[in-house]
Amino acid sequence: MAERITREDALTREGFRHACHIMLYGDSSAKLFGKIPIKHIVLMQMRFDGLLGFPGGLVSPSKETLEAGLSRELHEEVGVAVPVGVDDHISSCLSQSPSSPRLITHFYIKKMTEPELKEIERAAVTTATDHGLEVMGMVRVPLYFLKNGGGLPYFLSHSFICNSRAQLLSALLHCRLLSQGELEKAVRQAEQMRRTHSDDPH
Ligand SMILES: O=c1[nH]cnc2c1ncn2[C@@H]1O[C@H](COP(=O)(O)OP(=O)(O)O)[C@@H](O)[C@H]1O
Repeated sequence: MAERITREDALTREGFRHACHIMLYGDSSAKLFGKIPIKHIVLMQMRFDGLLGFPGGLVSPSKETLEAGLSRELHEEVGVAVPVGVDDHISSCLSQSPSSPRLITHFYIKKMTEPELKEIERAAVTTATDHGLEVMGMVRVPLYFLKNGGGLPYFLSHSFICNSRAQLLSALLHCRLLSQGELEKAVRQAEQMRRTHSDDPH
């Protein structure tokens, strides 16, 4: 578990790098197969390294505010301006990831309308400078449960960068997109799948 600190504390720490990432989400009226309500759109991305993560990147607080840096990174990755403010800040954590030492991860959440999110998805493949390079594509997180672990449990059994999986789980709870019980079920089923797949011959 990454250690949580305040945004103010984070900005006084010396010798740390700062990464800012954001979950863009909104409500949806769409139905999968015409019957299963999608309910919410939650955007993540497939990164260049094959890991899932949120849009965003490294920011230098000595040169720009965290939010201005995040907006700049977002513009490169999703191709449109998405204004981010201090009010969108949710958490700051000292990363415990061995591959990212001395890193503070700042996390933001922003609610948007379905047409705004669809516009971001379109721009991410048309105008975004990072498309096909640092970012292989935006993906929606399936929040429903299908037979045999389909939907959210399968999604959670993929590999995620740094603490982005924990960021996703806490954001789904924070925004009340899923209940604590549904999240625990998804995590449990994802864990079972990982164990099953690790037995598969390669
Ligand atoms: O979605 C995320 N949540 C939390 N940390 C992340 C996420 N994506 C990347 N990171 C971490 O943030 C740092 C910067 O990564 P990223 O590749 O996004 O930025 P960059 O394009 O500025 O290098 C890396 O150390 C990475 O481990």
